[in-house]
Amino acid sequence: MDVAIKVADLAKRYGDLAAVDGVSFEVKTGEFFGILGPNGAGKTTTLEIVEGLREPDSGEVGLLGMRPWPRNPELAMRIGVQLQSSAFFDRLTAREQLRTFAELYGVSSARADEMLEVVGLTDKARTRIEKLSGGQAQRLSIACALVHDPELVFLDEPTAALDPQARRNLWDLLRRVNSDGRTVVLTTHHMDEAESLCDRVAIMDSGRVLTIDSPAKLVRDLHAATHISISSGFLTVEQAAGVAGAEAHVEDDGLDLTFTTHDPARILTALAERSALDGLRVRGATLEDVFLELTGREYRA
Ligand SMILES: Nc1ncnc2c1ncn2[C@@H]1O[C@H](COP(=O)(O)OP(=O)(O)OP(=O)(O)O)[C@@H](O)[C@H]1O
Repeated sequence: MDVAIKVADLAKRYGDLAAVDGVSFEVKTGEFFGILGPNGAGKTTTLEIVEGLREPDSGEVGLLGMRPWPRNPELAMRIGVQLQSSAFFDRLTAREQLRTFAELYGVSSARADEMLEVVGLTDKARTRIEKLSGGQAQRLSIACALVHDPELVFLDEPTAALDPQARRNLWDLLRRVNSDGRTVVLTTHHMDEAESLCDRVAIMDSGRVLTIDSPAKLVRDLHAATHISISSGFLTVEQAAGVAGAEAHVEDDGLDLTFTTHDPARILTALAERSALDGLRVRGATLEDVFLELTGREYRA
């Protein structure tokens, strides 16, 4: 597979602060790649350097085989950068906004209207920007980033400040953007977003990349225990301990009886044999557990 982005040993300081501190990664063509980390981790600074909006102090960036800095007009036609909705032009409707972007790229207004349809905003075509909901404004900014049909698109916290339903809708849109064959690079501080969307994620903290892999592989490599809960009252703790055997840990908080185990299949089979599956919940490790393992501290977005 081709490499769309190659970043080697990138560094950027703001005074005493190493905002980006030796970051390296590669993004493959067609990949959905996430840069994940808490506030201040250095995600936006990294992304802006890769996009060619910011000059690094040191390190190398190859973007579609070219250098993004100093500004490279050839790249501008091939990449899409999602701007914050605050970067919209004042007092224009959604359609005018998108047609203006289209014109800047030398793209037809028919294509702009088609993009409005793709992001589900045709019925808001005549609505002024300031009247759009947060989710609608985010979708419009994605349409603006895609209007010239770039092969690679950058999204910085695309679902920030959206309610859960609007986030899910946007996820569906982003999956389509990627399955159309585009490379997508997104930053997020939402673990679930990275887990749900990304083929691979780079987990960043304090300007550094801690690890890079697919979310599933990162979680699997933890070899973390699985938590199996059933409603309290169906088994006593003694009976549960009998089911669990020596390997698992049992706890009853009056609401749930929870087994912590590395052998979930055996516990689930034993519970099924005793018809003790009421209120069953099974929780495996998540990327939050990966972060905890890597940094020794709880993840706080
Ligand atoms: N222009 C700037 N001048 C000084 N410090 C900056 C500047 N831009 C960012 N920083 C600092 O660099 C660090 C990394 O910021 P950055 O925005 O890249 O992080 P982030 O992971 O994107 O965080 P967030 O999710 O909050 O945007 C932060 O401590 C931030 O305060």
